[in-house]
Amino acid sequence: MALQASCRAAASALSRASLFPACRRTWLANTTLISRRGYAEMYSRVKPHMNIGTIGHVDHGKTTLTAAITKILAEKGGAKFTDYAQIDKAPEERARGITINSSHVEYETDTRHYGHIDCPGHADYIKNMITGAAQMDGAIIVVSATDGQMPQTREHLLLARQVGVKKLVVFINKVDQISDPEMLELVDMEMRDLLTTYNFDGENTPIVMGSALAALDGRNEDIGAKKVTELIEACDTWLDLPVRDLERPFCLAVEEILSISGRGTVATGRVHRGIATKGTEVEIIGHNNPMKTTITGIEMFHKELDRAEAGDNLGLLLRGLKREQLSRGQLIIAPGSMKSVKKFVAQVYILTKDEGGRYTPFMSNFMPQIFMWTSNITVTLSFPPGTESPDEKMVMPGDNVELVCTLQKDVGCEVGTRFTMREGGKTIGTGIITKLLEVVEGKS
Ligand SMILES: Nc1nc2c(ncn2[C@@H]2O[C@H](COP(=O)(O)OP(=O)(O)OP(=O)(O)O)[C@@H](O)[C@H]2O)c(=O)[nH]1
Ligand SMILES: [Mg+2]
Repeated sequence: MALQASCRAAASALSRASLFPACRRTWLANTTLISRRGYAEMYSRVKPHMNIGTIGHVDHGKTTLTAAITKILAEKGGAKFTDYAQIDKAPEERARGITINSSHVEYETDTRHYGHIDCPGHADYIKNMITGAAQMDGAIIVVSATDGQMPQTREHLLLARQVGVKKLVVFINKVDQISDPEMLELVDMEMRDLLTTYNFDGENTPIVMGSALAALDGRNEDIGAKKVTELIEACDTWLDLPVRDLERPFCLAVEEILSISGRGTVATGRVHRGIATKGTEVEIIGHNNPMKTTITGIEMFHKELDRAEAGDNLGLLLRGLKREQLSRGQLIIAPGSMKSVKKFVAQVYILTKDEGGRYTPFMSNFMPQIFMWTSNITVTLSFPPGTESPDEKMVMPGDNVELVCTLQKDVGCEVGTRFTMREGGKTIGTGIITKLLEVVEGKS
């Protein structure tokens, strides 16, 4: 009996600790997503998940295309048809205190499960991209054949690049309104040039020409349904699946430091990504105090674990370190996987007063606090070189702006790391790092 019980305990511990990871988590994530939408029973297959969305200029057909995609895939049993009105009646989302109007739909192709985001307006796209309210691993840029590329086509492309979208597909929409094929060729060429300008692969990016409205209305199959199907296939083959958090290098942001007599120093915090086990060598970066050490124990809820992985809140026992050597806000990382940085360029969205932000504009040399990981650091803001009359330039609430951020002390981060900006206890902005300017070299 005792033996049986201990075997059961061991088996269940094993399934929690080591068998639980990757596949089972993805499966859980997929099923929860699906069952929320109420058609879980139909789909039991596990497919890799990817977040995408429609971006592009106002009125070019993003919402119509989103509805058309769900319609075409619904016919194949891979989606629940979500009509235009349902998508545009976007539910309100709360993301770090900022209200973002966006609508999520989901669908499955033969090989993938997609989460798809469509926002009702330009300002919401901008906020969404900067805050990462719905992270996009890839995107569909919609451009109307009647207008060609427009200011927001360019702005969304630039932002997609800044926030780390590496590949996208293009849908040239409203071709039902164009009779001159040369006109379409021109839009195609211009889009390829524009993609190249923003460091996307302009030459090889798939460009599909069609009519989202025809597909939605079920007419003109050649420019309607067929083209939407082609677009979905282009997403499946061209857009790369994101690297899952578990596969990325280990990173834990230090929250608290404890001294446990007889055992040593424990740093607690959340594992943002990756996996570490007992014996894993790690680097500690930030606060001008880089160090190398080894994990000698992992604990969660007073129980010992044999591995730490993305999503866990736990404590790491660290070899040979004293409590005073560590501080909140440092990162414990896989050696060499990130640098500590004192100065960077960021794309920042400044909240309006209705979003709880400032009432008044600010100018260069403004000094709010930056919250990144578990760090809270004073920052001096300035404009990037090349800005016209930087001493007179003002940043208004509601602006989307590129800023140079000089931190009072260095912190571990990289291009793509997100942060919030606070002043007097309220959030006034949210940003994403786009370029590192001053990296602190390790002493060790
Ligand atoms: N003729 C034609 N009209 C289209 C097509 N696709 C969309 N439209 C129309 O273009 C208008 C704008 O379409 P939406 O899908 O709302 O555009 P959007 O990009 O979502 O617009 P915002 O969310 O406001 O930025 C609507 O009146 C659509 O019916 C198409 O293929 N052909
Ligand atoms: Mg829309």
